Amino acid sequence: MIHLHEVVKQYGTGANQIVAVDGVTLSVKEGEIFGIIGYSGAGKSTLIRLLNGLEMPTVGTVKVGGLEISSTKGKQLRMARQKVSMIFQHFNLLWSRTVKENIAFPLEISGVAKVEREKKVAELIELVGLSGRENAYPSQLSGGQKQRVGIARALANDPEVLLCDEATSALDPETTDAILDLLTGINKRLGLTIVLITHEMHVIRKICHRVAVMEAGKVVEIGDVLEVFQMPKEPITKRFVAQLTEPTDAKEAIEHIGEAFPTGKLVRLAFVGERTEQPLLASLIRKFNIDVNIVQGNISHTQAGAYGSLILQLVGDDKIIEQAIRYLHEHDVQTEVIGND
Ligand SMILES: Nc1ncnc2c1ncn2[C@@H]1O[C@H](COP(=O)(O)OP(=O)(O)OP(=O)(O)O)[C@@H](O)[C@H]1O
Repeated sequence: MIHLHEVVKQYGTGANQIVAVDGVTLSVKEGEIFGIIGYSGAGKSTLIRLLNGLEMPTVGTVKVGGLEISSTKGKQLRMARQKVSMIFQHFNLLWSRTVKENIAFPLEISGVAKVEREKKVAELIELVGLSGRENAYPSQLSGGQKQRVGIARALANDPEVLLCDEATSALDPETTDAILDLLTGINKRLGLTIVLITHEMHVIRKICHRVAVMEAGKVVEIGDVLEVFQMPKEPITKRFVAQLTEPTDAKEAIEHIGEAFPTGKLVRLAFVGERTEQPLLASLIRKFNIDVNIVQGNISHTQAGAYGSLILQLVGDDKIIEQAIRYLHEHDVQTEVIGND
């Protein structure tokens, strides 16, 4: 559905030159929810704006649904933008228009007749869960309701791709989850391709099928969300994954247990899917003559299944600990020794 080939976006010239996107090649499949994560200044906004022609690449090509956006201009580009719509962090609603007038706006622009327009607006209001709020003004709505209006408006012209620019960053955690559930439902129901940018790993975990990690304009890591969670390769990806799998108190717990039990090995286990439900720990203790202390653990759910992370202290004979770690490997559990001797 979307193909970027060696895309560079440069702003300014000479000493003021900034390379915001630096040689990005990636594809997004039809019907996929694709997340782009990175810290502030990584180039995410620039990249997403290249997908609807709000920015044109300095070098490289951007293709969406067979059309080369990067060489399209004028009326053809305006038509293409109807197929690639966008929602924003601060909603960008028209404050003097009601909910239904905001949603009708893109339909008016594309010349849809009044009767048809009203029918479509009513369907969209139902779809995003705003029934009863049709005549409210944006100032009378909560943040979550405003974003629902933004989503309905973005869907008005039946787009093929929905771009989400930090769409939940201004919302509280509960409202964020409700909006992410709405986007997942729309993706399933309408088969819409969704590309979102975020700096929150929670958003990636909850709704994305695949993820690209951006740093200094480059995509440094890309893959299925579950795979990236299980085996992050780049240091920046490890930091993002740790946002979810290792709460801040885990570091303290590791230090504490390290002091209390200076022997043995601290091992981080990462396991996916059915493995999260197997009593592997019980069989580890039964099978090997070692002490096992649980330092920290959690299970997260992604679109592709469950992902578990567990930090253990294994105390006992070195050779037996090595055998125990091998046993975990044989049961498809990723292990990493993170502390002690
Ligand atoms: N129109 C512009 N003119 C000049 N520089 C720009 C412009 N837009 C972005 N940049 C620069 O390009 C780099 C990437 O910015 P971009 O906004 O794409 O990153 P980001 O990952 O989306 O960060 P944020 O979340 O803070 O928006 C930054 O150094 C930024 O200052």
